Amino acid sequence: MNGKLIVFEGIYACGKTTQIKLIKEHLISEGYEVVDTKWNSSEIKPFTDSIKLQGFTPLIWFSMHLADFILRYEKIVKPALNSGKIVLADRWVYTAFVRDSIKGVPLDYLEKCYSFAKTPDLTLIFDLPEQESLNRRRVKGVSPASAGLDLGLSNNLEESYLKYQQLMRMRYSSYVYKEQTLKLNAINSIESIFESITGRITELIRSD
Ligand SMILES: Nc1ncnc2c1ncn2[C@@H]1O[C@H](COP(=O)(O)OP(=O)(O)O)[C@@H](O)[C@H]1O
Ligand SMILES: Cc1cn([C@H]2C[C@H](O)[C@@H](COP(=O)(O)OP(=O)(O)O)O2)c(=O)[nH]c1=O
Repeated sequence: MNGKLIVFEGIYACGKTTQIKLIKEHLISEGYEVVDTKWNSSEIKPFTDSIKLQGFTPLIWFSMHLADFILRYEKIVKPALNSGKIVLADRWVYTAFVRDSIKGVPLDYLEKCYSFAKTPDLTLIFDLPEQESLNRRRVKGVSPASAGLDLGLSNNLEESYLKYQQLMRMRYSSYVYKEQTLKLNAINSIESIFESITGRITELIRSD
């Protein structure tokens, strides 16, 4: 695989989608071939959505997301990397590590199950205070899943959301990543985050 895999990670509404769009446009304008892929977006998503509220256990959610990941890995990520393209991934294995481990699936088991996945060339970790995540998320609406309501942290949707984001944020920052990482303060402006990311990606591409 001679392409580059760049991963975007962080809690809800930390700005991944916004930056991926900008970075993709920028890289294409520079003449690179770019492919993007998003967590839980394969052809099984309509099925996952249809059973969302039927009380599935954490292990079942873990399996659905793993199946989604494998489908996108085989059909999108591997072919793109094999033909030398840059892949921008909106979430990678760390989303499963963070979310599913909070829900009780052991981290070493998660690491084994996802061990087939390529180690990214660069992982960008968007760090955002949970209150700001909630403020931004209110526009779209806080869903029971985004609030981690099944964890029983609070009966109040917004309070549960804040506690769940805080738990995820801590796991993102304490995880020991094998690859190069760039931690971004996601409270900064869209423009300044974009500049930091493009600077680092340029270094990565030119280092070859
Ligand atoms: N740096 C930023 N400052 C303020 N608002 C932002 C910033 N980045 C993104 N947003 C806004 O926050 C919301 C969530 O951003 P989005 O890129 O969809 O996050 P994610 O994909 O991580 O969930 C959107 O309304 C977006 O316009
Ligand atoms: C309802 C539920 C969803 N999920 C998963 C399904 C989705 O992949 C993910 C996010 O759900 P979703 O509500 O679709 O989030 P968003 O509003 O950000 O699109 O959570 C669980 O892991 N456990 C649950 O109990």
